[in-house]
Amino acid sequence: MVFRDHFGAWRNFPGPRPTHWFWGNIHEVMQTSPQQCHQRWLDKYGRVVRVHDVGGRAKLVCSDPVATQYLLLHPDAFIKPAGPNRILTDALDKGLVTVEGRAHRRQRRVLNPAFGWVQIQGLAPMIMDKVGEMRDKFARLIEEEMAGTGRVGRRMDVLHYMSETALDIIGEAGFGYDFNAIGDANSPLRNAYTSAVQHAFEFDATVMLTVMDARFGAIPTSRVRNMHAARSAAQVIGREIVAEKKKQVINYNKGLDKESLGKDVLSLMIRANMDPALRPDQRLTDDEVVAQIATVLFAGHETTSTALMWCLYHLSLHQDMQQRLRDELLEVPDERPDFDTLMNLPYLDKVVHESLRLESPVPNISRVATQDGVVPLSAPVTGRDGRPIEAIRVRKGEVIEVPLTYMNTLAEVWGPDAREFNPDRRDTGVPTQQLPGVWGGIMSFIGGPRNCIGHRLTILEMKAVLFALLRSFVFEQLPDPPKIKRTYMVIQRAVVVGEEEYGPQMPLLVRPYVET
Ligand code: HEM
Repeated sequence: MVFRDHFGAWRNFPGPRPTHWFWGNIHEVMQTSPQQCHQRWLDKYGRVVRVHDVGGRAKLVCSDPVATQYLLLHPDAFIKPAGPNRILTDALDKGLVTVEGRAHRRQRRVLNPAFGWVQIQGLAPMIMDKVGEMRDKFARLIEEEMAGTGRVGRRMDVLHYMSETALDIIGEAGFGYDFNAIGDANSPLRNAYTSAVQHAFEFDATVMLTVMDARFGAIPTSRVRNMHAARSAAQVIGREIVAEKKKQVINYNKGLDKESLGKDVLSLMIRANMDPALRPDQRLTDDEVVAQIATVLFAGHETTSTALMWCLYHLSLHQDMQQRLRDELLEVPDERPDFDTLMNLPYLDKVVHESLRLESPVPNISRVATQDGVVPLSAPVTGRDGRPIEAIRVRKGEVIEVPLTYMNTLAEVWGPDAREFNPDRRDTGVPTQQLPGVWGGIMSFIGGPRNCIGHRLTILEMKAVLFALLRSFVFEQLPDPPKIKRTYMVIQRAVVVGEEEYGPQMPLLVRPYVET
């Protein structure tokens, strides 16, 4: 298997030599980050490059907008690679993130109505309450630190606090469940779910073998057994939540209780699933409904907290922009603005967009061809032999990776300063080309029928958190700023160089804002 593709597939596409006989170029990715590797490879070799995956298999990294759009618009011809999907299915079960084909279409149809703007708007009051709790917690912690010490603020790992906030919001928004992470509560669902995901990505011999070939996932190592046990524990709690919600929906539909029905995704989804207009074969089974709980937690928790972490990081590096944003937010007379007010603040919108563009929490996605075919390119790329390659010929089983962050930072689309944080950039005539992303012309939520269903919730959540925190606090670099390194495990987060053993973190100095 190791050299199966080495001399075959796509050999005329330019690209780097493998840096390891077994890990191929993934060795480099593990030592740095996908974002850095994509920049190195694609800046040097062009829009489409051939690299070596684990086991020596060739794969393409493709930043061509037309080719990418083609992949995203043909989700049956280009599906998620079986190995990583097997690992996720083992941890989360068969929810929207992991299913393919007809099952995906069926699930998406039932879930879609719960994620529209109208439904997200209904969650705004709950989100404002949660971000208010977080603001009060920040105030308490900072006051404690400053009391009698003469300190001006507190060193805070903003990733940790954004993670608590995002968990509480996704619990309430997703299934009306209060994790109370901000209140430091212990929750059995949180423990079971966290344990399932941690075991899923624990580094043992079988995890990389499973990435290569999904069949290795069947080996019952202790990682796999622990993951299954944690998943079962999460499912037991999930079934109780679903049973309770079902009761509420039935009572609501019978007109017995119009008050208790939640505005959360799960309640709306269960209602949509009971719609008499749906044929039996279009409905989700109870197990599929339960699977959406872990799915929404997985897809909507670390992604959003990571996005907020990067946003606060960039604002800490650009105090002028942070103050400009604060000035805009302080002009709002209400501590708890409504949805429309929040969504219509122009500089807040620019900052959120710019931050999601520059620091896509999910830096890349991959797709594998289910059949032979031809993927069009916006323009030919030059092959190793100097001849133009007009289109990508794919064979069943071949993998193409889409470098989302790289596409978000293409100079020809976003201007010469595309790799810098500049919230005003869209006032300067960019983007010059449309990328196939579902939101804001960026790739962070991808596009096509498998676009991120939670993108609207994310935008609202980010705006609400920034609103609450920036009106009260200043986020600065620490006096002796630690060196930040990007780290990757599905999501791109930050670690402090020399403190890698503590895992992802983003320490900043947070001090109270005093108007001068
Ligand atoms: C900054 C925040 C977020 C980012 C960057 C993000 C990014 C993404 C990306 C890139 C995908 C496509 C993955 C692939 O197909 O390979 C995706 C899918 C998905 N996301 Fe998000 N996401 C975010 C927040 C959320 C939230 C808050 C939720 C849920 C409430 C959510 C739920 C989902 C689901 C269910 C899918 C699968 C959709 C499908 O396949 O039909 N995401 N997300």
